[in-house]
Amino acid sequence: MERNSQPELHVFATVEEVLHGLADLFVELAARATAAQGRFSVALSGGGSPKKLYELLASPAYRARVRWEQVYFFFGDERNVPATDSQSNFRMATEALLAPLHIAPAQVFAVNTALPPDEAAAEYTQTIQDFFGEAEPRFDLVLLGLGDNSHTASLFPHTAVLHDATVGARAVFVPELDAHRITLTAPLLNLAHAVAFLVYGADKAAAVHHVLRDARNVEQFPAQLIAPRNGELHWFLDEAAAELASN
Ligand SMILES: O=C1O[C@H](COP(=O)(O)O)[C@@H](O)[C@H](O)[C@H]1O
Repeated sequence: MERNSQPELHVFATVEEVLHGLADLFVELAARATAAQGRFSVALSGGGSPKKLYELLASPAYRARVRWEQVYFFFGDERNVPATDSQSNFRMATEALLAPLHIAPAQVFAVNTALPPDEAAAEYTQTIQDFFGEAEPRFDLVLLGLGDNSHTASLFPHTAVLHDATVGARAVFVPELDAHRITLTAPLLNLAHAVAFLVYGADKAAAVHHVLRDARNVEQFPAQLIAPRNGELHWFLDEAAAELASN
């Protein structure tokens, strides 16, 4: 049963508890999707925070609880670097999750960063369309993080992609990084059956407050764009990150 996009806040005292809470949701959603349709599609987040989640999912405590051969992995965003680069979201996910679980290459859909960013984004849009075929491209789960500037995926403040109505992937130049990224657009992310943010640490408290409590201002707080049209919206937070969210 799907719920609407009213955010459901899951606040835990410790980061360990946050990770277990989200890993348990992953298990539940994977079981639901594989039972209903024989596969589970997930868009992974990047950066630093999700590494611990991926390591937990690959640990003995969780690896037997998911039918990994029925899980298909995509990336919510990617840095415009080679797949071997230490900044690559694909590399991080491979090292923490995909390689330890021996996920077959056919189950992993990475952004081809060997291409120029616009071409990589166009190709990734096509890859996603091909995976879903005639159906709407609705991921079963989108995992997201939150930057301390309120960006999510690579939807950065004051970038044109924030107003992109396309359902697909887009190349974006991020002035504050002086770099290109490839990101799924908000309309595509919002088609998901479930979206879950993973945010922890006191350095994220102000951003969490802005996104959840401030008046809508997506130019400044892009994560406010995330509101699944017909799906669940979860925020997994530790107390430090959630500290200002009740105000
Ligand atoms: O650059 C990125 O940042 C956000 C947040 O990352 P974190 O390390 O601060 O948790 C992440 O969600 C995104 O996927 C990533 O590419």
